[in-house]
Amino acid sequence: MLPQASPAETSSPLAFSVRDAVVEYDRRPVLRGVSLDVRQGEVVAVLGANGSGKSTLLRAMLGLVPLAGGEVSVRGVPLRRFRDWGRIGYVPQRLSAGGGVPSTVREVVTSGRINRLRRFLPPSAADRAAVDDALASVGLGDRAGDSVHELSGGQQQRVLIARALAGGPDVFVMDEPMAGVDAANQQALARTIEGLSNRGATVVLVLHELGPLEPLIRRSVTLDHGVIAHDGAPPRPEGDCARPGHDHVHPHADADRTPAAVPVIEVSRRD
Ligand SMILES: Nc1ncnc2c1ncn2[C@@H]1O[C@H](COP(=O)(O)OP(=O)(O)OP(=O)(O)O)[C@@H](O)[C@H]1O
Repeated sequence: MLPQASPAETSSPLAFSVRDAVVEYDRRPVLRGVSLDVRQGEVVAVLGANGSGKSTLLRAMLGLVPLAGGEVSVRGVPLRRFRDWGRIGYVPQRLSAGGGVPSTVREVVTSGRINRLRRFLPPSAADRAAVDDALASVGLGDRAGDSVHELSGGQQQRVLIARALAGGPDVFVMDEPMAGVDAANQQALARTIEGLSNRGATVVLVLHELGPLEPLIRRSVTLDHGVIAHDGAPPRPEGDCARPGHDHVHPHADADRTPAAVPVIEVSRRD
């Protein structure tokens, strides 16, 4: 049975409000009038075919691409006036920070605390602890000193997730966080995201399939050529996954959701 939205979720304040958003690239509309409310504490999967506009929607929600029409508010504040970016953790699709400049895994993850670091001072013990926790939660505790450019694509993806975790935000916007990540680390990431959700975080994430996050996802939004084709309960598993007694590689809803091995990442509640 699909999990039902709790009453708290339906009445909690808005994390994002998107109204009739239009985004164009070279005058070609890519988002064509998208409206979407995401409440604090919700976990929302954004689904859709390649090129349907999923990344563009996330980027529009964060003001990373200009709107040709419509408006976006973050936590009730119009995007142009929103300043509280320390509360938002963004995981882009690919590592671009650093470019050709050699950066260690620890440096990239520490940059996620940019809003908390004391200016001109080295990271505090609390900063280092947050970075260590974030690295441990993505299984990269032993790679802290390595150059990010030596890592595989999936490992770089986990660095980006750790960077978002390290800042201790309470809203996460993740663009295909599972892409290129192997099955074991997908499971670990799913438990981390579940832990964030259990502590009240809002999570909006692009997925190609629900995979190990399936038990957590109550709502999915499917884009089709830049419009919302579905907003509601996620698609039910089909094919092999629908078979009774099928050989799942992901945890069921009734599985233990808080394995001791998953470090606790603090989600600040500042309401
Ligand atoms: N910076 C850009 N300049 C021009 N066109 C772009 C740009 N970014 C995206 N597009 C185009 O906009 C459309 C939507 O792209 P977007 O990346 O949002 O889709 P997506 O659903 O996230 O796709 P995917 O699943 O492949 O990541 C695509 O046709 C893409 O080629």
